[in-house]
Amino acid sequence: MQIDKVHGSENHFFLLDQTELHSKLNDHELITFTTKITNPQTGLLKGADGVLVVDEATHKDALAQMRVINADGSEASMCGNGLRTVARYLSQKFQVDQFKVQTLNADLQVSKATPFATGVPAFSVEISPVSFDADKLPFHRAEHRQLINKTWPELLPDLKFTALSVPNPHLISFVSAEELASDDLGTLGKRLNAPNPYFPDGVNVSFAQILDKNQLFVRTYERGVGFTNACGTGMSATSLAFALTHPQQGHFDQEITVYNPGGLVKTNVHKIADTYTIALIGNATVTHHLEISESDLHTATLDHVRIRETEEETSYLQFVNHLPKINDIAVKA
Ligand SMILES: N[C@H](CCC[C@H](N)C(=O)O)C(=O)O
Repeated sequence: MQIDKVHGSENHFFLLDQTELHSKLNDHELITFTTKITNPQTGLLKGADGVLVVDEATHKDALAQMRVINADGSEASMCGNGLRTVARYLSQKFQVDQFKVQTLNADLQVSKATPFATGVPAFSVEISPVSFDADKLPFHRAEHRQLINKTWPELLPDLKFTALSVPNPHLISFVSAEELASDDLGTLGKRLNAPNPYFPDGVNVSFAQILDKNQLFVRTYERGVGFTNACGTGMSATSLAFALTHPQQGHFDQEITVYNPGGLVKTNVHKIADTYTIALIGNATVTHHLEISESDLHTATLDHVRIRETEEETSYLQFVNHLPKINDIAVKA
């Protein structure tokens, strides 16, 4: 049985297509396998940020289903960087370039995009549904049903925050380069993903620096993982917050370039009546193919895995090395 190591903007995952198995892993086995293989000490290839699980779709208009298991074993409703890699996997498996993938809360449109560079295939994925409603995130703040560009002194007194779900939960602040590089993001991310009175289910926290018209740098502390090189839903949610709270600089229906420690993605935010949708376009890179027996999958035994590296990381790094140097935020290995 083959599983792949993949990434979107160096947000790394193992991709497991359960439809290829004689017997699927049950949820307990999936969580055990994920927490072991993604851990830099117990796992493979320096670990990863989670496992993407492909299953048969139960909705007729979807080609397949994607589930997202974070490195800590928690399940998320969506993963933007991961969905691009699953879209590529399914596109190659079924020889189709445009289709829908069923996720926990929605069947999302995906399509093959123009490669970002030679050897850097790219896909476009729909990020929705979007909600600003406190109940949907959820977040608790006495006087607020929605939080759009408001101070929240109990979190960080000098910043303004926007909270939205896409549909996983995101808390976003537009900050200076100094603030972006400070310890504040990690401290706040840890605090809101431990038991706290504000975000009972935890939250992905992003700090964004506005570089120019339709240009951002976004750094994210992810729920269930910690710092990652990029968070696709985080960059998408931040792009929408950008257009809403800084309309002179972030524009609807125009391509926004979002740099991150692992590279860059493009986003396009749309408002139709009172509904928002976001397109996330970025690389879908396969760095390794791993051969593991089905029984070893079920028991999370990693001692007999055969690993083959592809040429794609070399191509991706050549692409990233040509990007403008924006700051010294290090890429997480
Ligand atoms: N940690 C996220 C799931 C992964 C999202 C991220 N990797 C992305 O690319 O969107 C959560 O628990 O909501």
